[in-house]
Amino acid sequence: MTSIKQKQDQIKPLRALGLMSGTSLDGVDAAIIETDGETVSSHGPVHSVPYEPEFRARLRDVLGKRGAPGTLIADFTRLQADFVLALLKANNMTPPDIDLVGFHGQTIFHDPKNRVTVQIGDGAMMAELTGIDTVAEFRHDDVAAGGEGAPFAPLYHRALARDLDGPLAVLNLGGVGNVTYINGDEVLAFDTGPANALMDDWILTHTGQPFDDGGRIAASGQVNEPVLARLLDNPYFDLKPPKSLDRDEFPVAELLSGLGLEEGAATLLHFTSESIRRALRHLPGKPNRWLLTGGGRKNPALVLAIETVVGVPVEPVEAVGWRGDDLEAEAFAFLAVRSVRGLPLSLPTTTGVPTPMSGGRFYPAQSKKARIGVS
Ligand SMILES: Nc1ncnc2c1ncn2[C@@H]1O[C@H](COP(=O)(O)OP(=O)(O)OP(=O)(O)O)[C@@H](O)[C@H]1O
Ligand SMILES: CC(=O)N[C@H]1[C@@H]2OC[C@@H](O2)[C@@H](O)[C@@H]1O[C@H](C)C(=O)O
Repeated sequence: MTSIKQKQDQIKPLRALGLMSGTSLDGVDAAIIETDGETVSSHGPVHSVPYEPEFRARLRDVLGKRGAPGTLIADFTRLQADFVLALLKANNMTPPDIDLVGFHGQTIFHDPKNRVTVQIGDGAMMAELTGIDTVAEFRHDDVAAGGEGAPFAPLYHRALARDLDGPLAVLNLGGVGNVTYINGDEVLAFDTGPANALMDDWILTHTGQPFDDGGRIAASGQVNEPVLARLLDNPYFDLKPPKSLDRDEFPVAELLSGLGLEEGAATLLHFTSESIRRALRHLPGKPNRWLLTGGGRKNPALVLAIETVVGVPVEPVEAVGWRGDDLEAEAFAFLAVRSVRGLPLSLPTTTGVPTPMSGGRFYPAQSKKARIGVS
């Protein structure tokens, strides 16, 4: 039987620090929140650091592979652990001030059909280097049970949207795009298609810059309609959700070859917005509000194209007081707390997992057994 003491413990908020390194490979984001895994009682410090180009290139080298060299996993984990310690120091905090780290790691390979998803990062090493209990491998159990293993932020979106009128859509424009439809307790989510990753790759190859700042290059180009039509001729868009994508699931190189810088950028930008048009038919209702999160919300050309597609004004999540640069890091702090509390991280309507499913692997801080090289 559960004692009153245990019940009180169960509802006591924990202070958790989430770490996210997303598919755009732009860098790492950290956020501290206090939560009981159901609601968020406070939003604490946040910080982001971009990866050095050399480090980003090392990550890029292992994209699409099922594993990574132990040295890279150790360097990646150390970099994020140092980042945690620096964030704490900058805010006059020490490791005992944090109950839990939610360490997402870096997705390098995602193939849920074959029940494989690989996020590099060593949870035990994180716990040891920071001295903080750590939850990692969030997506593993979901995929093993036949779920898509993504998206995982939707339950966090629903928790934040508790007091907002629905139906509403939260659209994350990261490397890949994903939408969460929320109407009261109802939540449906899936990856929509590409968001920034293909555009980023195009801009990097042609200009050496990491992304199209403000969407200016795309805005100065003309869409190549025949190429756009071929890009959109992809069975993914007709698939019923739940569904998820690997970063580089759309083979675009051949179709784009021969296009100029601006024309290619404009065509890819509209590939993203048109993929959202194709997502609309999979939503259970018409959202009366679209909230944009992720780096793509800072691209006015993309925002305009999306607004045209969805037919209602779109707003950045900041319009409702959320932190768009930190939402995913916050989500993995929230999910870490849900994990230790045994609450579901995913649902049949978010990842297609057969029943609501908890997950994540817990690494206690006392563990001195670093598992360098094991993802
Ligand atoms: N000022 C800007 N102008 C245009 N694009 C921008 C701007 N700022 C950020 N971006 C885009 O946002 C991307 C980063 O987005 P974000 O940090 O949400 O990605 P992520 O978290 O890595 O992705 P995912 O959600 O797929 O895991 C950049 O790579 C860039 O394409
Ligand atoms: C396998 C994986 O890492 N997927 C990411 C990726 O980036 C965006 C989209 O594809 C989403 O499905 C997911 O990330 C967010 C944080 C999520 O799980 O909600």
